[in-house]
Amino acid sequence: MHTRIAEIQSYLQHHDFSLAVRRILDASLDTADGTLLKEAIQVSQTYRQYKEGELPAAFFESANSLLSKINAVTERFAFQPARLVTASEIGKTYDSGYFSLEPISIQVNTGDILGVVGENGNGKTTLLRCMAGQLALSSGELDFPLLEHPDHYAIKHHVAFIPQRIPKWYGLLKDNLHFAAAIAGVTGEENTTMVDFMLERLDLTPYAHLTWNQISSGYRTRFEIARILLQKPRLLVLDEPLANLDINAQQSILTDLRFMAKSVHNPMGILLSSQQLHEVEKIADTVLLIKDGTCLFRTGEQEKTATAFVIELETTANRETLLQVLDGKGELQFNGGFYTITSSKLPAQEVLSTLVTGSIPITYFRDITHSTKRFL
Ligand SMILES: Nc1ncnc2c1ncn2[C@@H]1O[C@H](COP(=O)(O)OP(=O)(O)OP(=O)(O)O)[C@@H](O)[C@H]1O
Repeated sequence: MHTRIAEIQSYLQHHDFSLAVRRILDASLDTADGTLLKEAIQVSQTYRQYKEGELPAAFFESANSLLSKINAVTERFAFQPARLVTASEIGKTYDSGYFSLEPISIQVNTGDILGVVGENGNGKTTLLRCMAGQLALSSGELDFPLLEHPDHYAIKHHVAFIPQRIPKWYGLLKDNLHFAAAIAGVTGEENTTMVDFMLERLDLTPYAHLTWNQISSGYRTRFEIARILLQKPRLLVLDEPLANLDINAQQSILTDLRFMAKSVHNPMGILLSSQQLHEVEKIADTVLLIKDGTCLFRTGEQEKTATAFVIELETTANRETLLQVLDGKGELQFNGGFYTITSSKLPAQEVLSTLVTGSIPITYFRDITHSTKRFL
């Protein structure tokens, strides 16, 4: 059994149905077989119908039967990363002269997710728009090795940029998706199947016949992702995609992006900006922290040189009790919401066991030693 299929079966066995169904849709897409794709859409529709109640035996039968068929074509699942974009020392100074993005070098391969984090106004959007070829660079070079003729037209065609504010569309959501697929050359029955697939994949089916005014901003973001994916971009650039989503949707969209990037059908590089550091750090291969237009920290590099362990803690215990329990093993800071413990002596687990042994009530604990969070 192919590991990917075994993983999906395990999700089913452990009742992680939503995840299993999304993975079944992805796996069926990678077979490039329209019949399997339609079966996967059916499985997803059945799941949605029974979501709140007990799933019927027929759901498990069709899901498992489909997984066996997908497993039989496993050789098509070999994902091969390729160099997609190389940015060499790219920089941008706006004409107003008030803000400069300092030269920065970035490499994105297909399958990679690169997260750009930082506080408001520090240059995340500027960097993303430079990478998407939307802004004229003041310095440096962008190279798209995968594109034969990386001219303006090719970059516009292969690089998709999803802005923070989704532009308004007219008509029904579903019709717009059919149109987007048709523009990408997907016609006839394939157009219908691909739109049904995207509606299921992005959880949009119940909203298919609604208009812009009738759906929430979170679902507009999902619509825009579906629309863009139908155009099969090589590089997907998302500016603050999590801003309009609730916490559960944030988690599932990020996990989905992780899988979509490594799709065999349409492998992509993904670049996204966000204020949600921890969520992005969970799924991104590399995270860049941008401050005042400069890359202050890049995961995987400086983190190796971290000399102290840093922990974030939320507790009802007061500072005096904490200091007593820590007994000089860590420095304590309070920002009004939570404490930060910096210790050159104790790694996170030992700080945790010291706190537990000292009967400190803990409502939140996170090791941020390797997180961009410690720089904010
Ligand atoms: N077209 C422009 N012309 C002049 N200055 C600009 C332009 N676009 C952005 N800026 C300035 O560049 C700086 C960085 O903005 P940018 O939108 O890149 O930051 P950001 O980190 O994405 O912020 P946010 O999280 O608020 O979206 C800001 O000071 C902004 O005012």
